[in-house]
Amino acid sequence: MSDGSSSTSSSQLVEDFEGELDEEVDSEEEKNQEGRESPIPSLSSFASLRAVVRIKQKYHAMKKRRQEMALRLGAQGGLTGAPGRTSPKIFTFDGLTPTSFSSFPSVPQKKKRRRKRRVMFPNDGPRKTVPKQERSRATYCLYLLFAIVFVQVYNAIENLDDHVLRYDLEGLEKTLRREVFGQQGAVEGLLSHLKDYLSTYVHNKPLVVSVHGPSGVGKSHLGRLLAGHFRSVVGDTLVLQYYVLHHCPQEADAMQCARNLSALISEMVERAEEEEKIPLFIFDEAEHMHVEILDVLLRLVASKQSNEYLNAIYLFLSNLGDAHITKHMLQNSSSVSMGMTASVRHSNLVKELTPILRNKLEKHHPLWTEADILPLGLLEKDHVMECFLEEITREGFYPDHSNIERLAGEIEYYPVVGGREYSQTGCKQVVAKVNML
Ligand SMILES: Nc1ncnc2c1ncn2[C@@H]1O[C@H](COP(=O)(O)OP(=O)(O)OP(=O)(O)O)[C@@H](O)[C@H]1O
Repeated sequence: MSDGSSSTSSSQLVEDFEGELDEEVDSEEEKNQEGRESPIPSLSSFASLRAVVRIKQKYHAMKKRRQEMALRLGAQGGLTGAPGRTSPKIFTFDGLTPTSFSSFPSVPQKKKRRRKRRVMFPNDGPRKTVPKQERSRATYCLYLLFAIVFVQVYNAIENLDDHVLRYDLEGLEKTLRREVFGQQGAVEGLLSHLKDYLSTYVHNKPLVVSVHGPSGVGKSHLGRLLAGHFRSVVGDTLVLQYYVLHHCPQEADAMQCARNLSALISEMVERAEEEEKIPLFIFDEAEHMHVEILDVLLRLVASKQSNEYLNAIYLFLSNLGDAHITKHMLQNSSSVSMGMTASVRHSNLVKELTPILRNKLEKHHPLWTEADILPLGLLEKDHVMECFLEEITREGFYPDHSNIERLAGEIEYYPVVGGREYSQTGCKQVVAKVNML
């Protein structure tokens, strides 16, 4: 019985040892692997050396224990003279309690090695790296395409800027703001139409603007300033100022006048096309224009003409609808509108008056269906004083304020509404009054 138990314990001892040894080796192997990843190779090699020494020491201790055990067993067997052989012991589960299982020495299990996700490369030789993915040629082509598109767009913007610069709209704006009094909203409206039109090369229709307002508020003055500016940027030959009472005073000649006008416009747009410029046609006193002339103009601006006819600016100046403008201003000038800026007041004027004016104008002639309508408002006493100052200075008189006030007082005004005093004749009489000084 004792023999069997001693042999069992000896083999168990060996198994224990092997188990421990395996564990030790495993743990040391893991340490070594960690050490290999470490950036300091000297430390890892020192650790593995220590592990080898420890294993060796352990192995010697176990070997010694085994020898001692064998000696002890030999001494017990030596008394009987032969190695003790016993009948094989039959194992049953009788008498075993659950607690007795726990007293069993735990069977050494091989520790499962945790697999590292990272790929380990051998220490010797150069460290291998993940091969770089090559970029496809399509990516480079795409970048090239982006660059080309960017350059094209940039060039187009630059060209458009050049195009707008050629007409010096900034200079025109300065002139109009300096020389036209009390019509800031209308000036902004006109400039915005010009900027929109001139900032593109390709047009599907010409720009047609129709300026309306009571007598003396600056319609002809605006036309003259615009004509002067365009003459300086596109040349004298590409600007036409047409005064019907001067160019075609007899109604009987209306047909011939219409033909002549059509021929003149065709010639000018062709020349403008050759010179890559946009011509300007100004028609003053448009309320006096004969139907034949209006028909010809409608054909030129509305029908699908060839390209040269689409690149042109038409400006009509008239007092058509002036009664509506005067009535609207006198009825809607209140203390509320005092705080509004000129452009806000004008945009309200345009919003409210455009449908009324368009209705009236389209009845006059269908030409106005093609036009953008721009009303000019009544001038106030302050604006009339500015007109006097301007005219007196131009004539070389000393600009005496009390004199200017006296002259402005001689003009007729509508009854004051909402704190505003509107002139009945605008600045129309200014020139005549200064001439009498
Ligand atoms: N808003 C204004 N700013 C500066 N000057 C003006 C203005 N309005 C009129 N004038 C001056 O008054 C003169 C007459 O004005 P203009 O001929 O432009 O009036 P109009 O609106 O064309 O009138 P009409 O319909 O009777 O021809 C101009 O020569 C100009 O000197």
